[in-house]
Amino acid sequence: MPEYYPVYLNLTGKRCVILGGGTIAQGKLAALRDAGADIKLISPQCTDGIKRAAQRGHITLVQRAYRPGDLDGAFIAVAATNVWHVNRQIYEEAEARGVLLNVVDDPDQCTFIAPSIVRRDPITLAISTGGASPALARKMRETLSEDKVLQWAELADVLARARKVIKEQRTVIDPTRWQCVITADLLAMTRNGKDDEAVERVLAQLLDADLPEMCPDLTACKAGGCVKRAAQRAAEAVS
Ligand SMILES: C[C@@]1(CC(=O)O)C2=NC(=C\c3[nH]c(c(CCC(=O)O)c3CC(=O)O)Cc3[nH]c(c(CC(=O)O)c3CCC(=O)O)/C=C3\N/C(=C\2)[C@@H](CCC(=O)O)[C@]3(C)CC(=O)O)/[C@H]1CCC(=O)O
Ligand SMILES: NC(=O)c1ccc[n+]([C@@H]2O[C@H](COP(=O)([O-])OP(=O)(O)OC[C@H]3O[C@@H](n4cnc5c(N)ncnc54)[C@H](O)[C@@H]3O)[C@@H](O)[C@H]2O)c1
Repeated sequence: MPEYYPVYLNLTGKRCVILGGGTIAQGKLAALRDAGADIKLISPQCTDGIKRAAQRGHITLVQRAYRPGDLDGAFIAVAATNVWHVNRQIYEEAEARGVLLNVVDDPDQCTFIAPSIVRRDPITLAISTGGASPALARKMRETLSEDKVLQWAELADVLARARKVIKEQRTVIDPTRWQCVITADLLAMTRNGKDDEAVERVLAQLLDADLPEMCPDLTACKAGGCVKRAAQRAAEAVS
């Protein structure tokens, strides 16, 4: 099994060609559409869901079999036909053109494989078993979708706002300091609708190490021995 390199691709407006129109193609299409890809789907037959997407103008549908040359202009492609030798031809064209390709039933012919996805905007968790067991990837998605860890996503907006100010000021913050400010108390503030106050608090704590709740020196933290953060984690684990 290869050692995969996980990435988040920006597919906005990028040409994506899907070959095949069954339920598997429909699933891949949904994820690629969510990512804003410009989708062309080529298949003699297709599901009602795919036909509806075409009628609504969400994708370009070409109702015929794959022909060499169909990957012309593609940034990314999915081979989801149920015919092995057709998927093989698509693989060869993708290799020749340098197009990123997912062959749904053949990991060896994939330049990328699709992960199981948990979304709590703007956070995306992508889970892969490296192809060992897609069923296990789904199990972990279903488990993680209900996990408390996702609550931290509610802090993304506050932290992004504080980060913007820091970036504009061109101030350098020790990366470890960010970990000191992301606390359950801060989360409670945003939950109570006090986002502005939360941003102010983050900025104060990042910029002023003399505050009583802040460690004046991060050396111990870097060594992995910050007592305050260990206590915080323990409190979060029971809450
Ligand atoms: C994550 C997910 C995303 C998505 O599809 O977009 C995905 N498969 C999902 C589900 C799923 N797929 C299959 C089952 C039946 C149970 C089982 O086999 O385990 C289930 C479970 C179910 O449906 O509940 C059958 C299957 N899958 C592959 C093969 C071929 C082979 O392994 O050789 C076969 C046999 C086909 C046959 O019967 O011939 C191959 C791949 N499937 C992958 C992704 C890539 C590796 C991901 C990884 O583990 O890292 C990879 C390598 C390529 C790719 O397709 O990208 C999606 C989760 C949806 C969710 O989250 O609910
Ligand atoms: N990766 C996965 O998660 C996963 C899971 C289950 C199945 N699979 C595999 O994925 C493949 C597709 O599954 P499905 O359930 O969608 O199959 P399906 O039989 O419902 O659909 C196959 C589609 O391919 C189209 N097709 C056939 N020849 C074509 C050609 N020459 N050019 C373009 N399109 C062509 C058909 O018209 C049809 O729309 C199967 O081989 C299956 O074993 C993969």
